[in-house]
This record gives sequence, C-alpha cells and structure tokens, in this order.
Amino acid sequence: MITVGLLGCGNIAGLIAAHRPGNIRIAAVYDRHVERADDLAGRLGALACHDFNEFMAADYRVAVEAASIGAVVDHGEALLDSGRDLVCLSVGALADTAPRERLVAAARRAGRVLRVPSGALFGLDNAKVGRISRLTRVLLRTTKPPRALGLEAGARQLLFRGAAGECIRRYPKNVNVAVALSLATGREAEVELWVDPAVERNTHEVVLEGEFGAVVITVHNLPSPDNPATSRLAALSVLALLSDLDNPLVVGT
Ligand SMILES: NC(=O)C1=CN([C@@H]2O[C@H](COP(=O)(O)OP(=O)(O)OC[C@H]3O[C@@H](n4cnc5c(N)ncnc54)[C@H](OP(=O)(O)O)[C@@H]3O)[C@@H](O)[C@H]2O)C=CC1
Ligand SMILES: O=C([O-])CC(=O)C(=O)O
Repeated sequence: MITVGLLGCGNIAGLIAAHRPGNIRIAAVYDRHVERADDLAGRLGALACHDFNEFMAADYRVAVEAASIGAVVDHGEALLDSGRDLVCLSVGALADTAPRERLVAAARRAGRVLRVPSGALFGLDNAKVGRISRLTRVLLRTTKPPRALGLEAGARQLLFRGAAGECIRRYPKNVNVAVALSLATGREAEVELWVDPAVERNTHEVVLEGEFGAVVITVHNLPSPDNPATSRLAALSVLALLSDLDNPLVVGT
C-alpha cells in the first residue's frame, strides 16, 4: 500500500481521489482553503490538515504537490527533508537553477526522490534520450481554449513564443509541461503558446529532432471538470506514477 499526502485540494487532487486504485491510500490532505481540505478529506476518510505543520506531522510516505509553484518553493524542501518522496506537478518551480538545486540537494540529503510526472504530456519517457544523445530541436506548441487563460479571443492567437523558462514566468498555471520537457531532455524547450476559440481540448504538440531521428507527438487533452487550464491526464499520470512505486515490473524509460 502506498500512502499519500496531498498538498493542494483542487482539480487535480479531486481527480486523483476519484480515480485512485486500490493500492493507493490518501492518508492526509492540506490546502490553504480549510474547507477544501475538509471536503476532500471527508470524501476519502483522510486526515484534513488545517496548516502545513499538521501536514508535516501526518503519516504518509509520498507527498503529492498539486497546488502551485509557490507551494513547491515554500514547502518542497521540508517535505523532502522529512524523508518523503515528493511528486511535483507545479514543475515551473524547477525552472530556475537555484531553487531546483535546493530541492535536489534536499532529496539527496534525505535519500529521497523528487519526481516530475509526465503530467499533461505523452513522450517524456524517450525524450530523456536527449541527455544521452544530442537533440537539435525541442519544441512544445501548446494550444488551449481562450477561457483556459481567462481570455476572450475571436480567432487563433499566438500569446508567446520563446524559451520555456520565460513562458512559465508569464503563464505559471499553463505551461508546467514546458519545464517538464526541458528537464526530461536536458535542453530548454522552445515554446509556442496559442489560444484558439475553435479548440475544446488542451493540445500539446511535442517536436523533437536529434541524432535519434525525429518525432512529433500531439496530445488532445480533455480539460478537468473545474479548471479548463488543467488537463485530466495530469492527474491520471500521477496515479500511474504512484502505482509503479511498488511495482516489480516497470514499463517505460
Ligand atoms: N505538470 C503538469 O502537467 C500540470 C501541472 N499543473 C499544475 O498543477 C497545480 C494544481 O493544478 P489544479 O489542481 O488544476 O489547481 P487548482 O487551482 O484547482 O487547485 C490547487 C489548490 O491548491 C491551493 N494552493 C495553492 N498554493 C497553495 C499553498 N502554497 N499552500 C496550500 N494550498 C495551496 C489552491 O488555493 P488557491 O485557489 O488559493 O490558489 C487550490 O485550492 C497547478 O500549479 C497547475 O498549474 C496543472 C496541469 C498539468
Ligand atoms: O494541463 C495542461 O494541459 C498543461 C498545464 O496546464 C500545465 O502544464 O501547466
């Protein structure tokens, strides 16, 4: 049984709770909105933590962050130092070298692992070959419905073109996947972020070229129930990651 503490009780946490398989028990949940923690804990039979100290004192093996970049910056190190693995969805927290190195150092100190799930993308598994064999192009082209960014747009519109690190600074709730792709490949991704009133799904196109050849992967993600910016796949991917932790047969690089 894998026991989990959920940091953040929003969309992703709700989907994780709804789809968790039998080998995963959510023992504790924490959100800065006490009522969200109480509600989710009530549905799960978990401990509702009303502040971070309570969450730290609770009994679970893996912390899953589904909150915000700020939550990772504020709490990631303490969670790792307490001897838990940390699964981090707000991957934007790892975009800059200094905070990333602090978290990696904490994981190393504690002998634990900071895990970045594939989240809303497919293809991060073999994208990791970029750290072994040179990639000449790493591009993420993301298209979301305008409402996912709180915008109105009458036509397809390019919001941003440039480096992943700059894109996540400008759109911290929409392109965590760009940072995940950069970390997987070892090369900062170029990003195009589009809004398009003609799309219903959050669409991510990953383009990789290098010594291995070339690949284009397009994911058409259904949005989560209450947050159009967040794809359902991100929550499911965390459950797949957690399920593998005790699995004697692990598939995928
Ligand atoms: N890696 C990936 O592929 C993906 C990553 N994400 C990221 O995952 C995270 C969760 O997404 P989602 O579930 O949709 O978000 P939601 O906004 O639905 O839920 C997050 C919850 O966490 C709370 N929260 C935020 N910061 C803190 C904190 N410091 N301490 C305690 N509680 C906090 C929020 O409160 P409040 O409302 O006040 O902020 C909110 O209740 C986001 O950062 C999102 O950008 C999303 C999709 C894909
Ligand atoms: O859920 C998605 O499609 C991607 C997303 O919001 C993110 O990476 O922050």
